Amino acid sequence: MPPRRLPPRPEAANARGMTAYKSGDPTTLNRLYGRAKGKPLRAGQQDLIDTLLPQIAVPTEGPVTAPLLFGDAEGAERPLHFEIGFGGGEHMAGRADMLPDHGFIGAEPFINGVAQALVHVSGDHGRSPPLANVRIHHGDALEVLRRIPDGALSFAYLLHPDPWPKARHAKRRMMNDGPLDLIAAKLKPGGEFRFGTDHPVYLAHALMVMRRHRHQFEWLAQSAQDFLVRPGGWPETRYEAKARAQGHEVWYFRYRRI
Ligand SMILES: C[S@@+](CC[C@H](N)C(=O)[O-])C[C@H]1O[C@@H](n2cnc3c(N)ncnc32)[C@H](O)[C@@H]1O
Repeated sequence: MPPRRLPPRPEAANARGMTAYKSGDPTTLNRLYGRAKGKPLRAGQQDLIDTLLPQIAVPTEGPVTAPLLFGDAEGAERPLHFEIGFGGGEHMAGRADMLPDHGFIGAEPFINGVAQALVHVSGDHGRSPPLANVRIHHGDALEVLRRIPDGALSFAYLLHPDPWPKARHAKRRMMNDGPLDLIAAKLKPGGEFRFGTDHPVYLAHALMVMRRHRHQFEWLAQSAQDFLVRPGGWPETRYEAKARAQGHEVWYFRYRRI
């Protein structure tokens, strides 16, 4: 019997087409990639997951608005911030501490990161007051982002997203057309999207993607210093610190929603 020929996988067909581009992005994938858990949680962290997380978790369904999350009166104008993949939550907690009248929503599927963020939210073991303006989703950021009303966000953050450096994994990168269209829809005009990376492959990819979204985002850089030096009001993340310790360059991008 002759060997059965299988139709080429779209990936293989693209590889033959001499381009790294493949259609699809995280909004089209029906699963999350990356680690969901790491080392066993310490007792104190598990305690925060059991007691604090249920109090500040984003509801699992329905619209995600400032009145529903923070109990604000309808019409109150609390600026909302959304962080995709907050890791250990250093940036989210730092920003929330700087801006106590603003509301912060962070999403992270890695339970150990959620536990670390809860330590910051609870006041870092009594070193500072607890943060009342943070809400957390343990899971996919895009699932929550879709439930935020259009034009409701003042800031969106994507800091050191998983690089997925191989071209065949490019569709797993958060910096892609689907997530960007979603971020653009949720930001109000004049709202800000901040992106940071230390990964050269991701940098080139991100610049290419952002060029396709010039109708939605204006790059706020005036000079090289603006993307080479961490801007004020941008707390360092764990990945950023790790990257710098390894001698990597880090690039910072601020885009204004048009
Ligand atoms: C390289 S880490 C960076 C973490 C943090 N932003 C920092 O700079 O330290 C990327 C993070 O994105 C998270 N992530 C991946 N896919 C995600 C998704 N769909 N929604 C939310 N977070 C996601 C991962 O779990 C991981 O913690």
